[in-house]
Amino acid sequence: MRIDIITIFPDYFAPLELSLIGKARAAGILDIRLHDLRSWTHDRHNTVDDTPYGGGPGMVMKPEPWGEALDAVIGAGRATPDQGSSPDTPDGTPGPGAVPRLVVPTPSGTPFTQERARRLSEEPWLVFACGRYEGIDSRVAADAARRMPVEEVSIGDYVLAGGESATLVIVETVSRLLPGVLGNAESAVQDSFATGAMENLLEGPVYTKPAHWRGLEVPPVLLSGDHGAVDRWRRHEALRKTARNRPELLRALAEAGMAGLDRRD
Ligand SMILES: Nc1cc(-c2ccc3ccn(Cc4ccccc4)c3c2)n[nH]1
Repeated sequence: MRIDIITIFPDYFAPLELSLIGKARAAGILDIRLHDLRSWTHDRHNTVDDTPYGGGPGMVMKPEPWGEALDAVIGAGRATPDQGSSPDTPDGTPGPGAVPRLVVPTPSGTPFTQERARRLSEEPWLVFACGRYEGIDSRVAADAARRMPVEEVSIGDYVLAGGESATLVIVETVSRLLPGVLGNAESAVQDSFATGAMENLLEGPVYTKPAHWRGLEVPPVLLSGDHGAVDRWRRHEALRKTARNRPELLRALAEAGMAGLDRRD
């Protein structure tokens, strides 16, 4: 997967050099490219913002730098002499003439969920537009939508100072679903909200050695070697956790018959 990130704070993405994502980049599983939006400004002050039409507080990001940046990045997705030819698609990276999905984090976007992460993880090429100030001139997304799919995404009902943190969250959530990013031991299948053994319930408690620590014991069932009993215990704990922390989720799962509440074991 290729990921392009356009931002006025490229250094914000230093964490993408680390850990699993850093390793995946080194292994060629992820091709993450950072672009400073100010590279597409032409005035002495590299201006990217201006006052909002209609008045109101704060500033809005100007459309021109974004338009030029997206033209340059998307156009560069195709085979061009100075960029080298884009690899073909057999390994899931964009081929010549490929068109990315543009992801625009915003408080007014549609909710980002694990299911949406799974869907995005199947895309060969994502471009993230990280806004700042009070947001990006709305014509930027409208113009981009003429030539590529555009998704406005909210990672939660709270207001960040810009799109960078949201982009880090989305990139991390999507990247860990890519084959080869997580080792076998950390399979993403058992995640909360992932379909699979926990049936979209929250994760229950987890334990590791030592069995006794500061007078606190590991639940004996986990040391029993009885895998059926362990599975039953884990499902019960997942149901308890979901009922306590996300009762609305449990009701929805029960109505959808997905919480396995009707199971007899
Ligand atoms: N889920 C989520 C996303 C964001 C987000 C994303 C991009 C931007 C760009 C500027 N801001 C600040 C801001 C925007 C609109 C109104 C007031 C402030 C952003 C916030 N906050 N919360």
